[in-house]
Amino acid sequence: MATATTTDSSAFSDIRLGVIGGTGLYQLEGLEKVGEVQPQTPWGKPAAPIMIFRTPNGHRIAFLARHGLHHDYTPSEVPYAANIAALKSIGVQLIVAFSAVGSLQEEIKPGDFVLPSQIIDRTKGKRLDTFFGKGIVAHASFGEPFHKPLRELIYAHRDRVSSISVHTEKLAIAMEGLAFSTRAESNLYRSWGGDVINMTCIPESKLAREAEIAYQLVCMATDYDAWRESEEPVTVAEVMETMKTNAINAKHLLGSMLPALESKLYEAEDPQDVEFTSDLHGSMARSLQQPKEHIGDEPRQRLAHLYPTFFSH
Ligand SMILES: CSC[C@H]1O[C@H](OP(=O)(O)O)[C@H](O)[C@@H]1O
Ligand SMILES: Nc1ncnc2[nH]cnc12
Repeated sequence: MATATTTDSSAFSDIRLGVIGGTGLYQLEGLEKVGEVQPQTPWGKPAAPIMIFRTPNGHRIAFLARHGLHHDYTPSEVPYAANIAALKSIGVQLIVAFSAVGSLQEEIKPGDFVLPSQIIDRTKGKRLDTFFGKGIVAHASFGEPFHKPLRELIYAHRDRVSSISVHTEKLAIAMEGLAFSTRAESNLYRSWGGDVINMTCIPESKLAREAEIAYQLVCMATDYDAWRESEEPVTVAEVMETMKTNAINAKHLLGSMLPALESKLYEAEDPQDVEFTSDLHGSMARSLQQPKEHIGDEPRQRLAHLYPTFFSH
């Protein structure tokens, strides 16, 4: 059962845009909060109540703190599947996900923002990274792990944070943690062409793809990880210090692109008619490996939570 609080009865209708905040970004400031909800999903409850905000244009958008409001979950423990399923269940079609990352390249300075286009997965199989299995098999297309039109839209609004550089089309390494990388690992990732490193973009991006949600990670560089011989390896104190200004820039970037995102997402009366995310609509039905008639009741009910019409025709 969902736990919901609201001061506005229409707070939960027509929410299409979702924002995920990571380390150092636990709320959205400057917008009017109209309610919150923490829906139960077949994968449990999300890490925190999803906060619903009304934009100046009158649309409702959702915000979720990935690790919980007080950073309660480690990157390995974050309930990623519940987070994504809960956002999907309230109507979210597109997610802008913020993440604090280490820089693996000299030209990406702490404070810079990075829009990756690719990921190398160095997580260690500890995390649930699919909604499928247990009687239902589907292989999502993940060659392009992020949503290119969304990435281009975000990049087009980089002028609002002109005091920093915004880098695009970069390679993110997703590591397991909890400890940061050794110098040798950091150098290995550099030799692979890695540009930034974090601990959360797998499985979050993969689950968003399975949920047919357009997803782009906005990385905020906080440190130079461990590869630079001239510097001490990264510490949490360094990350949190840089995040103070990064959080302000995140707010500016989001504020500047919000009207463009709203016009892409909210102009169509029927959410199913949103052109910007139409490449994803129905993509998992096409990724199904089995004939539908061989799928049992439990997986049907579980997946109906994500795709309400999947089994109805
Ligand atoms: C405290 S630094 C390591 C931590 O920061 C990043 O979190 P998030 O991606 O949620 O912003 C990184 O992925 C690690 O979880
Ligand atoms: N150096 C680093 N490694 C992994 N995740 C990070 N998040 C911020 N800095 C990081």
